Amino acid sequence: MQQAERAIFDLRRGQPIRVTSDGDSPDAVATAVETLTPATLDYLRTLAPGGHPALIITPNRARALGMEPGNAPAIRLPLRDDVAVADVRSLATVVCEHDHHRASADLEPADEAEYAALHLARAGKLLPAVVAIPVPATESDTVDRLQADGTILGVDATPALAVAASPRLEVAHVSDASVPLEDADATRFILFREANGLLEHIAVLIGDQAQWPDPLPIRMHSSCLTGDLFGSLRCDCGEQLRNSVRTIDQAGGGILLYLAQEGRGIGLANKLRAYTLQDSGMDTVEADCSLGFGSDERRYEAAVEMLRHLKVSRVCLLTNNPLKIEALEDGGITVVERRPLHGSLNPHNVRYLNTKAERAGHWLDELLSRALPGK
Ligand SMILES: Nc1nc2c(ncn2[C@@H]2O[C@H](COP(=O)(O)OP(=O)(O)OP(=O)(O)O)[C@@H](O)[C@H]2O)c(=O)[nH]1
Ligand SMILES: [Zn+2]
Repeated sequence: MQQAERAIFDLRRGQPIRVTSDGDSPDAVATAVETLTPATLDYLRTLAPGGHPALIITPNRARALGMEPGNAPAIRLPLRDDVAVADVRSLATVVCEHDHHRASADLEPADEAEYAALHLARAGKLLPAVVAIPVPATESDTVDRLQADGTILGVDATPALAVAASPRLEVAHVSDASVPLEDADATRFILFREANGLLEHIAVLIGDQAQWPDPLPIRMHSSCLTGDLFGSLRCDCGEQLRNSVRTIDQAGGGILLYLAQEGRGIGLANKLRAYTLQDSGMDTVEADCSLGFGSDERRYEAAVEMLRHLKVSRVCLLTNNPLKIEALEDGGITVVERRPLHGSLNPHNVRYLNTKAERAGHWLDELLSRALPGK
């Protein structure tokens, strides 16, 4: 498991990794497209004289490139010899007809090792795209060279896939302090850290615990740097955050879980990329899928763990998102009641909120009907 977590760091810092496969399929040396450099691309080419590095992408990204991926969980596109780093990066990000010519027309299902490398990049909040070169066990010269090169971390495909699909989400209480807020002055912040050391989440305990109501008002809020901190008008997050603190305080106390899942789990770098795609006409779901992600990559196991740690089992959840209720119920927390939570509409966020209602099933009809004719 630890090797896979280290492999995520290596991909983030632009270092190739070697993924070994259990089955008959070849191993792969892979590097993340986001951190790809000309030198790394050349290095991969030296590992496969006469062979071609391939771009490994998700089915959603293949669709965005106008290809039909079938049922394969990951796609390989062999890259031409003259392909440059900028071309590879645009194949992984922009939607542009001429890019198709940069990849061979032969789209193939990726091997297990390539698929695992792709998912490690995604788990590291990088663009879900890697460049990989297959290294069959019969290529003993290359295998020896890789083993002699102490800088390339080896990781087995099976644990890599397990870590990427289900990171170690158990959390530990690290530190806490009283932090009086404008909207709730009896407030305590507790910091939890995930076991793999990657993410930190905050539980904000509001009010006097001895007097807490049952069921307990809870807000699970996914971080949104642009909205929460800077008051971005593109979404409703900042107002929801402040409204939730006020509402919980007025209800006699409860907990705000501030979860490190920026951009619905795709990370801030990718959220900014998605915003740029939205500026060219896509809605929020289309933009995320076009970058190769799913429509919502968030997970709530860490939130469930934090509530268990705080001995909370019956909640009144402040949300418009049905998936959050499902996630808590799946984790054994009873959602006795749900309360809606709204920010205000403005010309910049109305389409975003409408997409949340229409494509992700958020309960926003009442809010939208005040603004949109025919709703
Ligand atoms: N990928 C992406 N993420 C966005 C966009 N706009 C906002 N977000 C993220 O969406 C998330 C919204 O989080 P929440 O407010 O907790 O959740 P929600 O799904 O809107 O549900 P509610 O509980 O009803 O507020 C945050 O992680 C934001 O960073 C966008 O256009 N693209
Ligand atoms: Zn936001």
